[in-house]
Amino acid sequence: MQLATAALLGLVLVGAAVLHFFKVYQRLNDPKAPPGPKLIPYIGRIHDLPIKFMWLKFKEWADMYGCANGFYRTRMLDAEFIIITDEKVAEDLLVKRAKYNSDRPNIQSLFDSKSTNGSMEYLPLMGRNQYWARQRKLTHSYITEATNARYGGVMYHEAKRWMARLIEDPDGFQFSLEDMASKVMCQLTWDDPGLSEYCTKSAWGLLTQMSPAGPITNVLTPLWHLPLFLNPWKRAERKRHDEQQEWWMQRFLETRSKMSSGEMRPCWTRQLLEKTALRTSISGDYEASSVLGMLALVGIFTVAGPLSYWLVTMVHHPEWQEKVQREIDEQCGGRPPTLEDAPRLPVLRACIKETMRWKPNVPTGVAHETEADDVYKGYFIPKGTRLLPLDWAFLRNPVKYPDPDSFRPERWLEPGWPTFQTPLTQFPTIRGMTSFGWGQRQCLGMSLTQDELIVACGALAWCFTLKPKRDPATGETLPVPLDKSNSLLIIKPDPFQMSFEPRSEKRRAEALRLWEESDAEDQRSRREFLEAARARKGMEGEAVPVAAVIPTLSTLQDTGCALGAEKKKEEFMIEISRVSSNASSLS
Ligand code: HEM
Repeated sequence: MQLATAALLGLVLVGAAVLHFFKVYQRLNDPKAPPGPKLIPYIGRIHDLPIKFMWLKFKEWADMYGCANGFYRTRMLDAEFIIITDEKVAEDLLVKRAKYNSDRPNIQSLFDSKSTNGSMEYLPLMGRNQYWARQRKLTHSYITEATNARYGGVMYHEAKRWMARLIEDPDGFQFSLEDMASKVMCQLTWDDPGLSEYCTKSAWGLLTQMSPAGPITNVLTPLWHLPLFLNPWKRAERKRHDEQQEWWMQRFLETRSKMSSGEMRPCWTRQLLEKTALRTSISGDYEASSVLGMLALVGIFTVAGPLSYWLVTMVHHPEWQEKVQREIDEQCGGRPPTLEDAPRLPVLRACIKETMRWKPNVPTGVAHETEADDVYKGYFIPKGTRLLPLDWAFLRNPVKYPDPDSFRPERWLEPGWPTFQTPLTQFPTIRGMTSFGWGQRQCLGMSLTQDELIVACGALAWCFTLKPKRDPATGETLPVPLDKSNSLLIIKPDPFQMSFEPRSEKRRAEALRLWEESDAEDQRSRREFLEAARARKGMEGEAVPVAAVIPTLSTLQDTGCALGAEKKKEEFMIEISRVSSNASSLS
């Protein structure tokens, strides 16, 4: 080929590419599309959306493009986003049009995150499918029953343990705080607070894996498709996933085994095996162990987040800390608050709610995905669009929340503020806050969160004055930063130091005594339960009937999980034989 011909061909190709780029640019930035930052072909806005503090950039765009409509559009690679910045729009799209706006987007770095192929593992991430429907129903009923039963006293017990740990090891507060939240969930799920450390680690693994700020494959999604030998992300995820599932299954089988000898106290897993198994549509042990394992996990960092921010807030606002302490001293007769006291503690509830507004721990919100084309306010929203209710924008709305960047609990307590509501025995409540999401996917843990925060924040205020810490070497006050956190989907403040000063020697001694008493009572009740079970067995040779949740054939055919349908099927076959032999040995 002559040089001139080659040059001409090159020029034509470059020209065609430029033309194509220009056409795509025009199509993407169609003036009839919802407003938003200009989109670049193939990458959208991935180049200037930071992974760290993503919600701040989303808010910046909200102020530029979202004011008129309460939403704007953007794009990351091939994923189309509507960022919702106004509560009314969230109500329209996510509640009134929930029927086709309640699916979830795929999370690339998890195998079958939506359970489209039947993995049935992560309820909050599932698409709007049969597994989601039945697991949501079951989870809702278990949490509601536990709430009505005041969690069997678990929260009081764990709050007392936490106070004692804070007295003995105040510098380990970040660990003991998360451990407290984890112990509550492990106790409710498997009646075993000793599982908390592993459970927290496991929750952290999943949280990291599912967050945009986690593995790079969540943002540069094509990398996920590299062959396994070139793909460290997929290999790491397979290991994490398999370990987590195995651990969930072990907990489940252990519970069943203890039940067979009558040695299992009440908990959600026993409840499922004992009662619900006979009338639930949960397909088998694999699904049962997953729904329970996920339930234990989801209540750890969600609750630990606001609790951590409570510490930060109280250190920065000693005037409100004093008000909370005074209220508790006046209303609770010298003891830490219980849930029965809650109606008489509006200042405590206002400070909790304002902490969650001021420092939300899911600031980006959780995306829904549309299942049908739609037109809203004259704009076309195609099927498959991700609808992101930007909680940071809702909670910084200056009309609803005047002086939005300041911590102002009085906005919940005094007439004249737009958010003031009566009766104060009931309001403020965190139930129904935008932070818990919308419509059919709204959070199932609102009451549990509210109750745990009342008990734990109340116990803290009863026992300690929270203060900044002084550097022992220089005597200088150590900073407690307000704006340093990670950027995962559920955030928490970066490590910091602070001081937990018992309010008096008497309070300190009383807190230790309360824990000793509660611990002794817990041990006594566990011992007596075991002794009674063993005596019953010795006397009667009794075997307690335990329902086996046996996977059905249709479930097996359903389980073409991305991990490999064959592997999954093999696991189920092993499980079936194990379950069948367990069941027959009991009958
Ligand atoms: C401050 C604490 C919490 C916050 C801010 C929070 C926030 C959220 C959000 C934003 C969603 C998604 C809602 C949507 O898609 O519209 C969600 C879903 C969910 N939450 Fe929470 N949550 C918290 C605590 C809890 C707790 C303690 C539990 C359980 C013990 C829990 C269980 C769930 C479940 C099961 C879902 C999935 C619902 C579904 O997909 O249908 N959450 N939560």
